[in-house]
Amino acid sequence: MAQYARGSTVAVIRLCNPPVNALSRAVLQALEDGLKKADADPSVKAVMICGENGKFSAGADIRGFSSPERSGGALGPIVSLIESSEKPVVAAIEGVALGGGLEVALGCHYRIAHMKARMGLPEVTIGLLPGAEGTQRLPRLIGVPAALEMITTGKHIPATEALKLGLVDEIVEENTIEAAIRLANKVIGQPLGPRRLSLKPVPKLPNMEAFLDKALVKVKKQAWGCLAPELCFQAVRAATERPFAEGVRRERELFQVLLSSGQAQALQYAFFAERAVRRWATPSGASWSSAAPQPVRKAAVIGLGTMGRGIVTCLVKANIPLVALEQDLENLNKGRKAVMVLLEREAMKMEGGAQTLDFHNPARLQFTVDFDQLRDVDLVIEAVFENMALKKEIFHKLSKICKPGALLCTNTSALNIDEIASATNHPQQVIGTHFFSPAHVMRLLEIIYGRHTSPTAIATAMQLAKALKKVGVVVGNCFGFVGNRMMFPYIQQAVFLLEEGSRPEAVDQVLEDFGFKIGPFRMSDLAGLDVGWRSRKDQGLTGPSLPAGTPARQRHGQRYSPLPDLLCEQGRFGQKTGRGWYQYEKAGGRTATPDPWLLNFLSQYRDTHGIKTRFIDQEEILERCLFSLINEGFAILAEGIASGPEHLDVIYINGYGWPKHRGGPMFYASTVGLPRVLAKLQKYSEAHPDVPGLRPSAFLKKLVAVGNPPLKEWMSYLSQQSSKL
Ligand SMILES: CCCCCCCCCCCCC/C=C/C(=O)SCCNC(=O)CCNC(=O)[C@H](O)C(C)(C)COP(=O)(O)OP(=O)(O)OC[C@H]1O[C@@H](n2cnc3c(N)ncnc32)[C@H](O)[C@@H]1OP(=O)(O)O
Repeated sequence: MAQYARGSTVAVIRLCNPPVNALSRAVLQALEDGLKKADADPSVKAVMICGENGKFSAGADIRGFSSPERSGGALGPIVSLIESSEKPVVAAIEGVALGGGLEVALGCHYRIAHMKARMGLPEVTIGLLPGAEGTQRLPRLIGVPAALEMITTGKHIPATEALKLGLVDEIVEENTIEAAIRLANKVIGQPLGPRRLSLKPVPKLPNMEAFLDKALVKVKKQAWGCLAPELCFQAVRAATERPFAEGVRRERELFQVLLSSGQAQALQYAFFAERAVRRWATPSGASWSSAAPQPVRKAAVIGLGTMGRGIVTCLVKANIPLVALEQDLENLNKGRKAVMVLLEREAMKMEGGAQTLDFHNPARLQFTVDFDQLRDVDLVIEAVFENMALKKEIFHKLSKICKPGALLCTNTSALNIDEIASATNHPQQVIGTHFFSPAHVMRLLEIIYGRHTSPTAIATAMQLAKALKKVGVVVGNCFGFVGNRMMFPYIQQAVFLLEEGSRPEAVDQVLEDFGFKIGPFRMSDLAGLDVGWRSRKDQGLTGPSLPAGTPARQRHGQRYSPLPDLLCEQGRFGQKTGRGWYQYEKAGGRTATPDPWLLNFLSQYRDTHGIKTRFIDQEEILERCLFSLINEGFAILAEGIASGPEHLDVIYINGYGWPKHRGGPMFYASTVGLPRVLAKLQKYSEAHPDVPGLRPSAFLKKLVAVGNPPLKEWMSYLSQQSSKL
């Protein structure tokens, strides 16, 4: 709701809907009532609108968009009501003014903001556009280029930038409310016409058409299949071409298109899923509500390879004092140089911002080869390469050297956390922290608890994720954890499709058209084919430990494709060697082009193994890759490795390039319909009975049998039925 209070001349309307004063139906009604009350009271000469608890408003209540009585519709007329008031209305912006919150402020005649406030129109990030006349008022206030940038990217801008753009009239360091009341008193009686944005023309550009055409190309390029940025653009273009009222009509039409699009629903689901995973729980009953994190005053990173360098960079950016350790001076110096390059780059990006990076001070970032320097750290992140024996040796050492309460994290993408923990005297303090490369860029942190990991350790790792500005997702211990375990069947299907007749570029194209930034073969080339090869050799699937006489295309009675191994045997490791599934301009090159050698190689391979080449259509490519990945997701949920489908979706969106506007793999499955996913898996499984990844999981079958319930109910069926699965 909103509280109304009357001072001697200025009426105060305070938006109240904790925690972020989202504009629910009740808030909007109270705002409208307050405005009408102020208008009717002759002793009120001006109005000030602010938000409770130091936050103006985070915009429309996002949950309202998916409720049967959608709440957004009433906001535009209220913004108009504010603007048409005959008494000056001042917005006092503290904390955030986002989306509908900023649109309310744009209806006000004056805007005053606190230094630390942030403003933005982030509707595009939840699949919408600023549908309360914001696409028409903002360009009139700050010009088309700046408005377009804010509306099509959704970025939040600090008050200082808002002042430069002319979005606010004044910024203050002290009490914003008092300053706003002073301003309101000062402007009483001044003409309001020039302050009404709907009456202003959109500032002209000498080359508006050319500017807009160029901007549209950029918007489309960045949108990557997402509808909202382009429709945001169209709404702003309408502001440049039509009078205000007609622009508003166009904005409403476009808003309706987005509101009813599946993309908006997917993006709003993703917004809440990211917040839901913060409330972690484990099958043993530990949870966020009862576990408290321990403070991390000093940390250490072991290993300064690619991952270690990125992790050091994240910790320095989070302002955590740090010891970086390597095994010898040569590697230490190499690592230190690379870390410094990364940190210099980060410092440049932050230049002019409020924060600076303090990385030349040895008290904050120390490089060493001496394990003894780790005695006083609160947390260690081991980031050496994926070798169990090496990791165990390091953890054994850590267990002796580190202080008793120190949290011992291992950065691994697949190895068994319990086995690593078995090398220490404190297995309750051992936890997996799976960073994604480049670690200082990627938002995901998969946090893996082992059999003995304490709730405090999980809470501390989650707190660390927050400090590093990452999305932490707590999952159980199994080979590949959640992300990579779901990735295995996806990659496997992609390779099987090549065996059967497809080409890398055809498979990649289908998945890139779906919305992945990069298809499976381009991704494998980027990551390096040798990584998987080493792992398969360690598992005895290929290489010298493979028993003589093992059939080339079978392992443990299941279908196996030796194609990736054969490529590695030819020295084709991907981008790093200039050849992989594609060819590149040089070793380390980035431009993938189809390689005639590979086509020839595939054709010979099929001849050797008696495989009849067939045409594989786009539907089959998409379904076999995605449904096998989703199928593994259902198995993961049934085993209790993740506590809900949101966890899997957040992992895929933030760590694996899954298109956010499709909401994550499990959300996508719910939109396709579980009966269809099941029927297709059954069909493909019958055609490929030796591929376990295509055999529908018991949990998926169960959900279809109980009538395809909505995603948020899935887990309830699991707890009732798990004994039967
Ligand atoms: C048929 C009818 C239609 C008619 C159509 C015709 C006309 C159409 C007119 C429609 C007009 C509508 C136009 C307006 C649209 C909007 O305003 S959309 C919303 C835009 N705002 C946002 O996207 C902001 C989202 N929030 C954030 O970015 C962050 O939450 C924050 C505000 C920056 C705060 O961050 P932080 O401090 O990290 O806290 P969080 O954990 O993220 O959030 C705290 C809790 O608050 C919940 N929450 C946040 N914002 C909203 C919101 N806008 N609505 C609902 N809930 C919100 C968040 O989920 C957290 O809660 P928990 O999940 O319970 O933890």
